[in-house]
Amino acid sequence: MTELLSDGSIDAGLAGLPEWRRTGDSLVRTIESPSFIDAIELVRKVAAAAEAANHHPDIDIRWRKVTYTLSTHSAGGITQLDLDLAAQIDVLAG
Ligand SMILES: C[C@H](O)[C@H](O)[C@H]1CNC2=NC(N)=NC(=O)C2=N1
Repeated sequence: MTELLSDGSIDAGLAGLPEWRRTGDSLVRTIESPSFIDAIELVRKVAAAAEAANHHPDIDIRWRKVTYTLSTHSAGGITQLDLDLAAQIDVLAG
């Protein structure tokens, strides 16, 4: 099973992910796209990446603002899987 990261490891990971913030046991980023359709297209790409990784974000869609919340539910907090998916979402968001 994937291990929970220490606070220090999470902070170190977040240093390379400036768009993300930690809220408790999750990593959170809100991405504003130019339009609702663009936002949904990004969600579609994130969904494909999440399926490939078998690691899935919580996704809150509000018109063209989408909030991605990452946590490893099976571990009860933040693991390397969340940092890796955050980095992938950053690449997809451009
Ligand atoms: C069986 C399968 O590996 C699990 O259900 C996966 C699927 N996606 C998941 N996604 C997230 N974010 N956390 C999990 O613990 C998780 N578990």
